Amino acid sequence: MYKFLEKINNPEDLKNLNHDELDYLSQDIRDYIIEVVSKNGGHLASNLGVVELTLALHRVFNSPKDKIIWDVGHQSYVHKIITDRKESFKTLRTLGGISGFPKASESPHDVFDTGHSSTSISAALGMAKARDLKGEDYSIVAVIGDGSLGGGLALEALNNAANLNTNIILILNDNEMSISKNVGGLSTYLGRLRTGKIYFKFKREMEFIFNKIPVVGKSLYKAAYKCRDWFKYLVVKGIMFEELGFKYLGPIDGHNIKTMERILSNAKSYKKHPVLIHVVTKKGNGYRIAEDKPEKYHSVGPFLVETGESLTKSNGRSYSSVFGDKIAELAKKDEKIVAITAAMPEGTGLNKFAEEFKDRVFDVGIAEQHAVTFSAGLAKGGFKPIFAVYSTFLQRAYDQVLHDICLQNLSVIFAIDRAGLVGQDGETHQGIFDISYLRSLPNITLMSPKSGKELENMLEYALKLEGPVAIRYPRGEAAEYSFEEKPVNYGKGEILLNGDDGIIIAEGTMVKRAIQVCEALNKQNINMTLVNIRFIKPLDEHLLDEMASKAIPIYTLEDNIFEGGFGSSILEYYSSKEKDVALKIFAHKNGIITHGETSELMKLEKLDNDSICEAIISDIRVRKNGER
Ligand SMILES: Cc1ncc(C[n+]2csc(CCOP(=O)(O)OP(=O)(O)O)c2C)c(N)n1
Ligand SMILES: CC(=O)[C@@H](O)[C@H](O)COP(=O)(O)O
Ligand SMILES: [Mg+2]
Repeated sequence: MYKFLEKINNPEDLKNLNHDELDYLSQDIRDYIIEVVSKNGGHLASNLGVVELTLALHRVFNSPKDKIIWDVGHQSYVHKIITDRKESFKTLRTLGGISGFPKASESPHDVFDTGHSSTSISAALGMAKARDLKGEDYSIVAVIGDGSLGGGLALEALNNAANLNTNIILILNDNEMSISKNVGGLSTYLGRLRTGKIYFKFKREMEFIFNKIPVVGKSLYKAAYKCRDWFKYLVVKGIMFEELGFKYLGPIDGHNIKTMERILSNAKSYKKHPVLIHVVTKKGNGYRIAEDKPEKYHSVGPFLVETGESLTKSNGRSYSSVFGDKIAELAKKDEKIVAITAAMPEGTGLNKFAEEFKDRVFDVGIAEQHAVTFSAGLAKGGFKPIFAVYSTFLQRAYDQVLHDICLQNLSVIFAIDRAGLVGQDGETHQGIFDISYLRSLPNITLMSPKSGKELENMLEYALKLEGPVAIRYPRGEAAEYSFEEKPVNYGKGEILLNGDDGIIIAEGTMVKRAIQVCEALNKQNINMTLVNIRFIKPLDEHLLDEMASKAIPIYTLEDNIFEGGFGSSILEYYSSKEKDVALKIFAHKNGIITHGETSELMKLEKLDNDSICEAIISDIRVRKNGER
């Protein structure tokens, strides 16, 4: 079916094809990616945009001797397909299958693991210096998108590159998009380079100056104009990068393999300083539906190829949309509410707020550190900032949360989406650390809702509190319950079930699971008390004392890492009060959790209903038989 792709197993095979054949191969690769992603889900638009670029790179460079580093790595599918993983690509993002991101454990062609943005230039520079120090000779290429180039880490690396006296080849893949439209001054600058506006402004100014010179002015201008390519390429284009010590080449058409091969080969000749090649591509290229809506097809679940229609069945609203709708509603009543996103307006559900309150939402680009301190500034200025951010990306801004917000007790709300397991994105994206990294910070209040309704109540409540507040909630559909939801009270949990055989204390998303576990245990004549903790910090000490006084085993359930997590905080509390409790923590034991369906991963982690039930039954039986 894929006539040209059939001939390709590794990058060497590419070198036997002529440029017409490469065009057919590009089409095959696009069709194959669309086929697999439409079944498994994944990052579609970015990969369709880099087909020709990836082929050109692998024809000019000799991977794995030459190293290719993919920033974020969500666009590495073409690279995977042509580097020994054509067949296994069908298992993309499934449990035991290949990852959606580069993984050194998968192939020697994946030289640096990525997932979070803006790391590639630093990694490339470090690897280049290591190469130089060892006296080795090969090329190091980093491929970074225009969105990721604006990330602080990338800018720090660009700044450092000039001093290192080494060569890397930086491919700037400019498609004018982050997940949404790219934002910021750098993006505007790239736009001017793409359209030649800087050159034309320069040309107009030269014309004006020369025309002022009497007699010879016109002829001088004509002579200068004849040298326009010289002006264009050496003086004006990419001047910012040139001033930073890079040799700038481009902009070039990132869908023209021949042109790219020429420029890439040229770039190889620079040995002592870094080269930046500005490549212009189209996100979603070749699949009209993704070209028209690249933000929608950036990261997709299974879909129908003919129409692009999503095949994911959803019965209710996601936590992200509950959040987005609620803050849009609250913002109508309170003009001090402002929202911040670090390049994730769609994913976090902020679009609705953005449509209604254009001036009160700030997309700062992929800049989580800046987003946090920017929020601090807004709070200082009397506003009520809500920073909507994925759990995994807030890791970037740990010091800013502490130094700029918590120490100053500023009233900033962190709406922490994708807390807990996220599934198919795998180890770089699981949001399993936030309880551990946040609960130790001074002044912060940390909440975790059991349902969409409780998230709404918590948001409303958080706006009335002084000081930093974080609310963590998971990816996917918001839980709903038939029973009435009680109002939120500061530092107070709630008892949902009463039983005498044991106590489950659960946080957030684990409450629903705990209810199911209690129902299953009930069928075995084991009656549990169930507490929804609501506040991870401060803990409901009164309730915890009451639970300890029952002198029955306590089980804590959380979608977070064991170390320093929620269960750990309860242990700390009981230990500080010298209470002798029998406590077992159900949490992720493993900090590296692979990709797959969340339900499969929960099983692996022994946090699925059956595993929890079994563990509780055997624990209670052992204790009842006096074998404690
Ligand atoms: C630190 C961090 N923040 C946010 C993200 C989410 N994210 C993944 S890809 C992406 C957009 C990247 O844009 P660009 O680099 O231009 O690549 P493109 O998708 O356009 O190919 C974002 C915001 C991330 N991976 N890492
Ligand atoms: C690569 C990346 O970091 C994002 O594209 C992320 O995969 C999006 O995740 P969601 O699909 O959960 O919004
Ligand atoms: Mg981009």
